[in-house]
Amino acid sequence: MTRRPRLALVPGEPAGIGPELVVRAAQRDWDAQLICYGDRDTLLRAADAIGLPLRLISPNDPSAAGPGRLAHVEIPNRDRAAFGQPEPRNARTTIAALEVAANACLEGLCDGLVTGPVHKAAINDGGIPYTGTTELLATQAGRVVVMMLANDIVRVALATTHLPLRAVPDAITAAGLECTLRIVRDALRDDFGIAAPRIAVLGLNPHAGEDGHLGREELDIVIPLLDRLRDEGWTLIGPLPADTAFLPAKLPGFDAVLAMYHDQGLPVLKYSGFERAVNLTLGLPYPRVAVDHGTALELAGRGIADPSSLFAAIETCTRLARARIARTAAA
Ligand SMILES: NC(=O)c1ccc[n+]([C@@H]2O[C@H](COP(=O)([O-])OP(=O)(O)OC[C@H]3O[C@@H](n4cnc5c(N)ncnc54)[C@H](O)[C@@H]3O)[C@@H](O)[C@H]2O)c1
Ligand SMILES: N[C@H](C(=O)O)[C@H](O)COP(=O)(O)O
Repeated sequence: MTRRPRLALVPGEPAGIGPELVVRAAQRDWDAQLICYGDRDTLLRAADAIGLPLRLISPNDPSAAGPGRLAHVEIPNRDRAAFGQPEPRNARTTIAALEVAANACLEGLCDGLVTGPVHKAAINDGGIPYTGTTELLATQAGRVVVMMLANDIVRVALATTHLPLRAVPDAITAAGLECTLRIVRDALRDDFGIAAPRIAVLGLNPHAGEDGHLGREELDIVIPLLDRLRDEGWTLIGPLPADTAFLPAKLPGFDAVLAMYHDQGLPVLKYSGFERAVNLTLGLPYPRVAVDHGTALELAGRGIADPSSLFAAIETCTRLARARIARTAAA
C-alpha cells in the first residue's frame, strides 16, 4: 500500500469559477491530501457566495482535514477582484501561486499539481507574457512537455499548443514531432500502463495533404518520420485525415491521437465529454492535471459551475501520483 499522495491545488483566476470549484472539492474526502495555494480572502468569498462551509487550515495539520476544511498556503492577491471581472493587478500573484505550487512538486513536498483555469488575457494585461500554464511549467522545470487532454472516450495530444494558427506550419518539424511522440509514448506506457501504445497521427492539411496536392508537410515531414519510428517497432497510425480520424468506429484502434494544433484536436475532445475531460502536461518530473475548461467568468460566484472536470483532475492526478510513488518505492 503506497502512502497517500499530497497534491498541490491552485484555483487559477480569482475572478473566475476556479475558487468556487476548489471550495466544492474541499467538501469531499479524497484519496489524496489537497494543499491549496492561493488567496485566502478569494477562497472564503467564493465559499460564502455559493453557501458552502470552508475552513482553511495549516498543511502541517492533516489530522484536522475533513469535509469543508482545506489545507492552505497563503499567496495573497494584490486586489480584491469582483466575480467575473479579472483584475490585471492580480496577474503576478495568480502566476506566483502556480509557480510556488509547482516548485513544491519539484522539491518533492507535493506529489502532483492540479490547476484551475487561468485567464490568459488578464495575465498578459497585467504585464506578464503568458501563453499557458503548460508552457510556464515546462520553462520552470526545464523540460520539453506535451499537452494531452483526455476523457473516457479519447486522448488527444497536441504537436503545437498556444500559438497563432499562422505560425503552426513552421512549428511542425520532424525533430519536434519525434520528441512529442516519444513523450506521449512514454507517458502512455509509464503513467497509463499501456505496454505497446498505438498512436494515431493526424495530417496537417485537409485530407492529410491528398498525396501532396493539398500541402506537402505529410509527404516531406510526417510520413518519413512515422516510417522510421515504425522500423523501430512503434505502432503508429497515419497520417490520418483529421476530419474522419475521430469516427467512433476508428477510436478503439488507438490509445491516443496526436493532433497538429490546438483547435484541430480539442473541439472533438471537448464535444465528446466536456464534463469529465482533463488536461495533462506530459514530460514533467511530476504529474500535472488541469481542468479542461476556462474561467467561465459569466458563471463565477453563482454556484452553478460544474465541478466535474476539477474532480476528474484530482482523481486522475491522485492515480498518477500514487503510481509514481509506487514506482519510486520499487526502484
Ligand atoms: N485550464 C485553463 O487554464 C483554461 C482552459 C481553457 C480556457 N482557458 C481560458 O479561460 C478563458 C475563457 O475561455 P473560454 O470562454 O473560451 O472557455 P470557457 O471554458 O471558460 O467557457 C466556454 C463555455 O463553457 C462554459 N463552461 C466552462 N466551464 C464550465 C463549468 N465548469 N460548468 C459549466 N459551464 C462551464 C462557459 O459558461 C462557456 O459557455 C480564456 O482566457 C481562456 O484562455 C483556460
Ligand atoms: N489549451 C487548454 C484548453 O483548451 O483546455 C487551456 O488553454 C489550458 O492550457 P494550460 O494548462 O496550458 O493553461
